Amino acid sequence: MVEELPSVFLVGPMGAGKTTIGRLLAKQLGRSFVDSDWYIESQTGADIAWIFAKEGEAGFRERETRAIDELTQQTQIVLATGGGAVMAAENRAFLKERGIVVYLNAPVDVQMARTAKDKSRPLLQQPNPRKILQDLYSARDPLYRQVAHIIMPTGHTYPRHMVNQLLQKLETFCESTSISSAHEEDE
Ligand SMILES: Nc1ncnc2c1ncn2[C@@H]1O[C@H](COP(=O)(O)OP(=O)(O)O)[C@@H](O)[C@H]1O
Ligand SMILES: O=C(O)C1=C[C@@H](OP(=O)(O)O)[C@@H](O)[C@H](O)C1
Ligand SMILES: [Mg+2]
Repeated sequence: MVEELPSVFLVGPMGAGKTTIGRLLAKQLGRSFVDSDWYIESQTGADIAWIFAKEGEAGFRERETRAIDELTQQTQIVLATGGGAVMAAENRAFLKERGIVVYLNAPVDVQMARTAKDKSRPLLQQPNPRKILQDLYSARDPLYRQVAHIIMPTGHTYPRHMVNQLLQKLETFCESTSISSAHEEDE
């Protein structure tokens, strides 16, 4: 049913729901789901917090670029990237040229609420995570837009509804670019 739909790559800020939506979308499409953070952790044998602590953000970004290069070469997957993956021009090129890039966009208040209790994001383990999220959003929003083929607000929509909306957007996008749509053979 989805043979000709290219890989789908999710980008966007921490808490936008890339990991959550990506997993559900992959299930709906009957595809493999890969999260670049999980992949980096499995390749390293350590979690993201450990990598930041021992190798600094620069060490993590090197690992991330290797992961994005490798994973974007896989066909027919759904990939959730980490929020900072778009910062490197190299990564943006890998994403934009090798699949359909979806920007999951969420307001900072929503990002805050969704990330507050989770200690696994080293960049937010600071006295003022809201300010960090705001600054990152200002710096990265233009980059997410630059790399995206599709933009989706995720603020107040349940994950399952999000996935249905996204499937429709993917179908429309594929039609407009003459790629076979996700549901074509079902109809
Ligand atoms: N559309 C949504 N509505 C409500 N909660 C969500 C939604 N998307 C994600 N979440 C929740 O927000 C948190 C962060 O989601 P996650 O998928 O890890 O985001 P990301 O990978 O973009 O950082 C998780 O607890 C998840 O259950
Ligand atoms: O925004 C960022 O720079 C980061 C986002 C995280 O992924 P999520 O966006 O999935 O939380 C993870 O890659 C790391 O903590 C750095
Ligand atoms: Mg994630």
